[in-house]
Amino acid sequence: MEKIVEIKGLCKKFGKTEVLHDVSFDIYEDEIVGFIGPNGAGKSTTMKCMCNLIFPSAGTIKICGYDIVKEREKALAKQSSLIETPGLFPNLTGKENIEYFASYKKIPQSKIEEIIQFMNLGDGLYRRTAKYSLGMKQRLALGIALLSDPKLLILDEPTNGLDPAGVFDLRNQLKTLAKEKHVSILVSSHQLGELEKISDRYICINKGKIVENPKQMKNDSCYHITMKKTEQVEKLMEQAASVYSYTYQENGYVILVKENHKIQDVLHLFQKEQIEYEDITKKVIDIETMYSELYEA
Ligand SMILES: Nc1ncnc2c1ncn2[C@@H]1O[C@H](COP(=O)(O)OP(=O)(O)OP(=O)(O)O)[C@@H](O)[C@H]1O
Repeated sequence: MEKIVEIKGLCKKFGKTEVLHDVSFDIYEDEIVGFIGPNGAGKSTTMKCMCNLIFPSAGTIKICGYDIVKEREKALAKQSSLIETPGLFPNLTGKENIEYFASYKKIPQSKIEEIIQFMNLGDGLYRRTAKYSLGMKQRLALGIALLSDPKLLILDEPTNGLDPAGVFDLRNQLKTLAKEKHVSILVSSHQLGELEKISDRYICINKGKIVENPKQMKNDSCYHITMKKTEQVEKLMEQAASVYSYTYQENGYVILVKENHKIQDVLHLFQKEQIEYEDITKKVIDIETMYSELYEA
């Protein structure tokens, strides 16, 4: 899978205060990644560094292989963002706003038509944006962000202030973008339930540091295997390279594997050692439990 974002050793100081310490993570093609952390954890600062709105104090950020500092233009051409309140012209209609930004970026008419369809603003397209609801503004801003066909979309708390219908719309749009248009998305939000619905995976940050936790992995890396608790099995798990952690609950082992699909390695080990199990099921990781464990909320 193509690496869309590669961040290594990112540090950011404001004056003498370092607010990001050695942040490193990757984002791959087609992924929706939820960016989680309490207030002041460093989410917006990381995102602003990724958009070159502020400069890293140390470390590197690559977007589609281009360094955001050394190859700024090329890196920025691959991404779009909604970081703060959408900057729209209130006296222009939605369509005029889109056309303005499109002419500025020399976007072909066919792309404009495609984006208008995607935004689905209905008659609102011909109304001044001063009259728009927040949800409509958000849709238009998303459309504008998509004009340049980005490979990466960075969204800082995009559901803030949206009513439930606006949240559903945005959710569907983001899923379509990732799965059909192959846009990778990094999205921060305090609405954990919503993040859980759209994210393939989470990156967690606290006090400017990435919190290493196996539950940041994709949802399909956690399994429950119904079987007897034995020393032999536990010894095997200790030695198995694919196993991150295991616990015994509800008549079986809850196993976290290091990469997706690596559970096969564990099952092969069982087969080799002639260890029997009754059943295996995938466990969905509950984001609220994960958050409480990570941040002791
Ligand atoms: N321009 C700035 N000057 C000084 N300190 C700043 C600046 N911007 C952010 N900070 C500090 O950096 C830290 C991280 O802030 P940041 O906004 O990145 O957190 P966040 O995770 O996005 O929080 P929230 O969820 O509240 O939006 C905080 O301690 C904040 O006070």
